[in-house]
Amino acid sequence: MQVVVGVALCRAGRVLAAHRARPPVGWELPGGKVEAGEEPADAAVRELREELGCEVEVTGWLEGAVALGQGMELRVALAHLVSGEPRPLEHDALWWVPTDLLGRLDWLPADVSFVAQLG
Ligand SMILES: Nc1nc2c([nH]c(=O)n2[C@H]2C[C@H](O)[C@@H](COP(=O)(O)OP(=O)(O)OP(=O)(O)O)O2)c(=O)[nH]1
Repeated sequence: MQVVVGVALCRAGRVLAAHRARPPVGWELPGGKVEAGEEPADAAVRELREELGCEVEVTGWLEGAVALGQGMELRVALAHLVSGEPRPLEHDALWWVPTDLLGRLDWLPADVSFVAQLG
């Protein structure tokens, strides 16, 4: 099974949502595929460095894993910012969403059960 890690990057009561510029288009938790031999938490740190140009630390994981089809499943890490300010290097928008507004976004379907755990 190919694991995809999404990252719920949290700061001051907000979570960073990223809008995908390429299909599937929608709001997601930034992240990507875990590489062979890589720990999921290391993949989370690497993907955010590549996609957002910042350094993060993983502090835990949300409950569950959601099948994405095509042999992939999504898991979601909790993280905070260590250095740098996220920039949309691969997305078309970023938004620090207050936790009480998370339900208003048009999340990718696989993300909904994870976003519901944030609050
Ligand atoms: N990163 C991320 N991907 C998600 C989320 N929800 C969701 O359904 N996906 C899907 C979209 C993609 O089909 C897949 C992740 O692939 P990706 O293309 O972002 O990963 P990547 O950067 O490692 O991939 P690539 O360079 O090999 O194409 O998972 C999410 O919250 N975060």
